[in-house]
Amino acid sequence: MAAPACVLMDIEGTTSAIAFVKETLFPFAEAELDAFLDAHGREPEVAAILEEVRATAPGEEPRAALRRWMAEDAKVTPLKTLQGLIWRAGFEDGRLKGHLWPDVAPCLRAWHAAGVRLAIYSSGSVAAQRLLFGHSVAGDLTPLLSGFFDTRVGGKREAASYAAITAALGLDAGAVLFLSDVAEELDAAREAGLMTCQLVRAADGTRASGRHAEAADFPAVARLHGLPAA
Ligand SMILES: CSCCC(=O)C(=O)COP(=O)(O)O
Ligand SMILES: [Mg+2]
Repeated sequence: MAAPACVLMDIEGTTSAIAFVKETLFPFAEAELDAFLDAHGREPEVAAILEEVRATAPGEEPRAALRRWMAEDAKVTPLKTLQGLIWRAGFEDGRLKGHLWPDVAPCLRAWHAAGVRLAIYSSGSVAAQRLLFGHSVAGDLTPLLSGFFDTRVGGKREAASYAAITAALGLDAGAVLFLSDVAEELDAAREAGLMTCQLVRAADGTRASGRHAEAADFPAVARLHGLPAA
């Protein structure tokens, strides 16, 4: 198997702890929701998001719909966009720091130095992705990343999303390795022709699906897929 020209990465459960997303990021956005909307609800960017909420949940009061989606961990695009805007202040003033598993940054640096392109595909908005990697526990890693994709390209369990991403990257699907903890996302990526590897991180309690190559961390991904060691 040829080494990938590009590694496309999920965030939650892959580069970063599930607990960081669920116990730090999501509660932060929930706690700040009312204050943020009171302060910014009439600004065009936020007003457009609230319109998208109304269109997605007709007949439901927008704040109620947002709170319901938060409780359901629904990967609904207007919620994810709004969460990114709310997190911005927290990342910029230091209340939030993007968690990365300790094995991640050294591998990203080694792979980037070897000419492998690195990109992110997460349900978190592109703006939120840039914040997490720009204010990460390992420093600003955004210079290593040459592509950011969120649910505006399509759902993570749909093959068409991966086809759109590889087209946007200008690469053959077979040259791209997708890393995720979620088997259904990997199934969709494989259907689109990408190489796949499931991150089965013990600390996240991920269960192996048996349907994809499996790695406990990024050095194991490197060994399996012919990428440079950190
Ligand atoms: C700053 S990224 C936040 C991640 C997030 O909001 C989320 O829903 C997790 O989605 P993923 O696709 O990375 O599993
Ligand atoms: Mg994930």
